[in-house]
Amino acid sequence: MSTNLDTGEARARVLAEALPYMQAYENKTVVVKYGGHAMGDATLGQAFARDVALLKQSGVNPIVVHGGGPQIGRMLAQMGIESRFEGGLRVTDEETVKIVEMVLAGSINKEIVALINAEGEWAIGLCGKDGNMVFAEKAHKTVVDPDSNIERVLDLGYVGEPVEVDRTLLDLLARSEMIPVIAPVAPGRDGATYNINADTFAGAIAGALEASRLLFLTDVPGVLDKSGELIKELSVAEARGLIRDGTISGGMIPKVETCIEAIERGVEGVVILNGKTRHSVLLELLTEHGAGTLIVK
Ligand SMILES: Nc1ncnc2c1ncn2[C@@H]1O[C@H](COP(=O)(O)OP(=O)(O)O)[C@@H](O)[C@H]1O
Ligand SMILES: CC(=O)N[C@@H](CCC(=O)OP(=O)(O)O)C(=O)O
Repeated sequence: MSTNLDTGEARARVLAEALPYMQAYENKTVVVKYGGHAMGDATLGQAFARDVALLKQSGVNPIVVHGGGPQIGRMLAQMGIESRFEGGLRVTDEETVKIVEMVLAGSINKEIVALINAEGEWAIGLCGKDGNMVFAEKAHKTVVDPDSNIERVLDLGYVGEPVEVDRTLLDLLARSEMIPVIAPVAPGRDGATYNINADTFAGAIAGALEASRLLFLTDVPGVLDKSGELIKELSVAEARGLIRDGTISGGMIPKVETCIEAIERGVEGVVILNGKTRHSVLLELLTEHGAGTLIVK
């Protein structure tokens, strides 16, 4: 399938080729996690919005969950605050969580909404607070010191784990013209606001909805093997093996672990793919060979 979807004629041709695949996803929920690294430039953002709009127009129920780690980092730097991460999560104090909410639920969320609306659709920007959608609890993470082998409890401040997802609002929106665009910020029952890793948040939403597909848009083509080649399909057991033998490392570990959890909660398949490839969402869903790594039970 050509990736040129930017003229009416090309789009009509591509859509005709993609019809059988589209029918397979009709009325199905597809959660797309749009990572901060995948956001790139204006044309990439527009291509992403066009893909999401085309899914909705084809009868699919797309839900966007976005990140924005690099953008939060830039805003904090402008304010003279240094970003600090432990175990891949941003240490988030009271001042930082306000900035995280401002950047994620404010500027990035509304930019994505505007991009999708510019494609003729109706996007609605939300976070976990809206419609009591997600409640979080303070994350309790530990790390093992490699030198002493002693386990240390991390205090990450206002970093949360989603513990309750109420699908009422999302079910309502699925029956409407609206496309939900959700920022990974949620309240706690303790009244605090929590910053949640966007992969974790997307996994929780997809799990609660038992989505057909959960797509993670990142900055690599998918899960790569030891020689750097793309692995097209992995079972949960094979993915665990690649983490154990060190093939999967760094930020890919929590991502693949989130994929495994989502599958265990009832998501049919999870795909890790390159958000920097134009129209990667449509290429994944609407072509025979897909675009990234599909992880299935
Ligand atoms: N086997 C692997 N295949 C692909 N990427 C890997 C692998 N092992 C580690 N990585 C790293 O994981 C990164 C993706 O994770 P991360 O940076 O957390 O993504 P994002 O910020 O988009 O959520 C890649 O850029 C790559 O450096
Ligand atoms: C707790 C935690 O680390 N939260 C993340 C939320 C944004 C995110 O996950 O964005 P990406 O998907 O672009 O990385 C953060 O503050 O950066």
